[in-house]
Amino acid sequence: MKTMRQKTPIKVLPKVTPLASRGNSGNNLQSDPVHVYCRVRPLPCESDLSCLRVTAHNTVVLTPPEIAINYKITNLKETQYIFKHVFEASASQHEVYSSVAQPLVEGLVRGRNGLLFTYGVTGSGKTYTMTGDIHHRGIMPRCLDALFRTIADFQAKKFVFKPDRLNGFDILSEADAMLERQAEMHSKMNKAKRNKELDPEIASKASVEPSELSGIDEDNIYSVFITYVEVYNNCVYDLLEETTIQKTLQSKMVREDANRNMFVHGVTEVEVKTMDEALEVFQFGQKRKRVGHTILNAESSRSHSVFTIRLVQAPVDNHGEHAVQDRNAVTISQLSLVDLAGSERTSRTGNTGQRLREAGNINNSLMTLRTCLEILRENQMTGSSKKVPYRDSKITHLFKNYFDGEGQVRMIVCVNPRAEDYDETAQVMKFAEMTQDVQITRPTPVKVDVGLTPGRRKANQLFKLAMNDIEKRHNEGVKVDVDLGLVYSLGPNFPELKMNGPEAQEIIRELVKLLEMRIAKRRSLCDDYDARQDRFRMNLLKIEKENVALKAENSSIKGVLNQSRQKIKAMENKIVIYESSIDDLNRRNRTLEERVRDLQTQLNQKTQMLNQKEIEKERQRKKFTSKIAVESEKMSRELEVKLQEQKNKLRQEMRDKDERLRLVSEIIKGETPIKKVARSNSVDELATPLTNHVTGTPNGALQTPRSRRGVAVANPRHRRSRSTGERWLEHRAANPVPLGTILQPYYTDRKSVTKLTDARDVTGAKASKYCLISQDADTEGEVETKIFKGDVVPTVGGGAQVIFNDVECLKQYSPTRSPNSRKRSSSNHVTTVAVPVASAPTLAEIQVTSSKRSTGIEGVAGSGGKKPKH
Ligand SMILES: Nc1ncnc2c1ncn2[C@@H]1O[C@H](COP(=O)(O)OP(=O)(O)OP(=O)(O)O)[C@@H](O)[C@H]1O
Repeated sequence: MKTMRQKTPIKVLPKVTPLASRGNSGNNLQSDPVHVYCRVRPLPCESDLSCLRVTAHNTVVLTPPEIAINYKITNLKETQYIFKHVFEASASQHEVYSSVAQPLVEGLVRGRNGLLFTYGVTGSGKTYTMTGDIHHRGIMPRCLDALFRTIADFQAKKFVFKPDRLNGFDILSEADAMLERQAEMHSKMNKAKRNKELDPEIASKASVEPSELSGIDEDNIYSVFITYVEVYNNCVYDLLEETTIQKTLQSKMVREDANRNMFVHGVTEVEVKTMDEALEVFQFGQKRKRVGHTILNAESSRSHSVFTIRLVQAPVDNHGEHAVQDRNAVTISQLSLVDLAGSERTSRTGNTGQRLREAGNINNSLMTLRTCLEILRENQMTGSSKKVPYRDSKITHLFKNYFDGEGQVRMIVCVNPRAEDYDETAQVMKFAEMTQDVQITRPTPVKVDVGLTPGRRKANQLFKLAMNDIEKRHNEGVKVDVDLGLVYSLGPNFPELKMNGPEAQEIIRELVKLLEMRIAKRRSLCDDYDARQDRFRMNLLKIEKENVALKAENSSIKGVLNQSRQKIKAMENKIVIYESSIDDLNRRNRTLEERVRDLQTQLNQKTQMLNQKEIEKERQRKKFTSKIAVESEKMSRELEVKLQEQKNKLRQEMRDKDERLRLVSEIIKGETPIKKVARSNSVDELATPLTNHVTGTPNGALQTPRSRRGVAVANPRHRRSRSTGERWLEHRAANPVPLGTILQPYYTDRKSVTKLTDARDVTGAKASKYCLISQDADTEGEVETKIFKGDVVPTVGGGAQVIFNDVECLKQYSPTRSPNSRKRSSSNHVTTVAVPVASAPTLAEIQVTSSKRSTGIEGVAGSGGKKPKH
């Protein structure tokens, strides 16, 4: 995975120099790389996401956003680009101008060519940087302002220079210039028309911060000419051509002049004397420019515009007043300011039709520029001589002389940091980075030396001033005694000499006098000259000494400088290392942060789930608690009612029995015969309710359980075992009260336990039936044996539960015994009563688990389960 590029690799140039490859014989010429600057514009909206950050004064880092194509295709993380300088969003127009363009204008004044172009995605601020707006003026107006401020005092009078059609200039004499001036009157008419179309604000807002340039030659005469062309759909249009706007402009040809410089043939060159004039001309051309509307930029440039400032300079003559009338003495330099159209991905702009074709053309020309620079670089680096396809596009054709000839080339890459622009911005950055490797020959200063004394113009001006002053004072009647010092002149001219007359002697005498005066003058001049020479020599010696001292100082300063440079280099290396480790740490930090975020999310989800479960559990618990409360309330009410019924019934029975017993005792005592008769019946009567209770027969006859033959007796509570292998778990007291009963339980396969201490007693015995045998004394003191019967049902948790579904009750008593003297007898009548479970006595220790008519003991295997309690 490619992560972070540490530094733009420094390309090692091979021995073959670019100059050699171009066939230049002067191998002492030096070259410089194209200076590439990066300008980051502010985000269009505060809410926009940024994909770029400036990490140092010359470094930007591009981070692919998730929407970027690159993000999906590769795992590319961040890319670092290093430029000559990076201007942050807060950088002012002045900063950009003074770092990038001012050196080019200084070069222009010194006679060097320069090219500055802005390159970038549409809407990235190219036009803003190059032209600016009224309040934030861009590079072009600032260049003009600086130029005019610098050459203000040295400008030529109108029409001293006249552009020819071959990219050169003619120098006009004063007389010719006069004729030209007359012709100008005519063209002014057109110009006035042109000015009407201009924005009146332009001139008034024209001034910028004063800045004068160095490098001006005061013995030169200067003149500024402007051309403004547009390259649109691979055609070159002259924006300053004098046509009506409706009339279509004709495409111009790009040609090469005698000095191998490219130029637009027949282009209109307008001489401008002031900054305001220059801006007016620019505005005029600007109105004709094809500015189309696209989605991405409301005022998008649909063409490349080339604004060229040509500076023509010629030396002044010996009198320091007029230009030397020699074409060869003229120096021409030019600065081209190029605002390239924005590169754009058509899918994103949503352009169709004409706009789409335009975009295709724009992209083609930019691609050609790219290809040219790539091949140029390859040629320079490898020494190959591949043909650079400058001619494939008009814009590269126009630039040819900069890249292939001599000049200073600078590029400003404009960047919009918006995440949406990432893919295009990455392409632009790559191209810009590659451009930095292209070498351009350093221009040799073109200085035409005409062998005239330096400073003559100033001397002339001073002399004129002095003469004017003297004349003025003389006119005012002031006696002016001017001491002009020693004038290096041998005196007035020789007088007219005619030696053929009688005055010849007189003339000879005068001549001798004059000659003697001249000899004396010559002697004094020679003395003065010698004295001056000595003084000059002394001064020269002094200067030489100073020079030697300065040289020594200079070399020591250079040594210090070298040391400082080395230190700076070492520091820079360290900075690079630190930066890379910081990036590394940042990356790791981000990864860890992501992990923490993931874990936090998981934790939150789990906590949420737990909370939900807790709530659910609480809900269930409440539901069951209320259900249990309702059920137990209901059951206790039912039990109470039944108990009450039972008690009432028993009381009634007791009362009946007492009554019968009273009757029996009266019969025994022989009180009445009726009562005797009644005696036999009374025994029956006495027995009847009991028998009825036992057998349920309605006839009231005293019957033993064996006489049930006549009546179909069925026990509804008896259920046949579902399997023959029914196994009982008998749970009984350790020492049961012996009963001596005849009726015996008939379960054969059983296991008896006296205590249920572990759930395994239920689950491990493999019993399917369970019975709990309890013995108690009833209200009459008789032993009552109750067998609570139930099914053992295995539970889901691996335990078992007992569902009680039957109670058997065994009671023994004698029917003839008075209730008060009843004794338990094993031979007495035995009755088995089936009692519905609901009426069975409550077992406090039995956990009620089932509904309605079932009572259960729940046993769960394992330590976590509930143990049945008994
Ligand atoms: N550095 C900046 N500061 C403030 N505003 C800027 C800056 N750069 C650009 N802008 C604004 O962004 C908008 C688009 O800029 P501009 O027209 O210069 O883009 P462009 O690159 O020339 O586009 P195109 O290639 O489509 O012509 C303009 O409104 C401009 O004022």
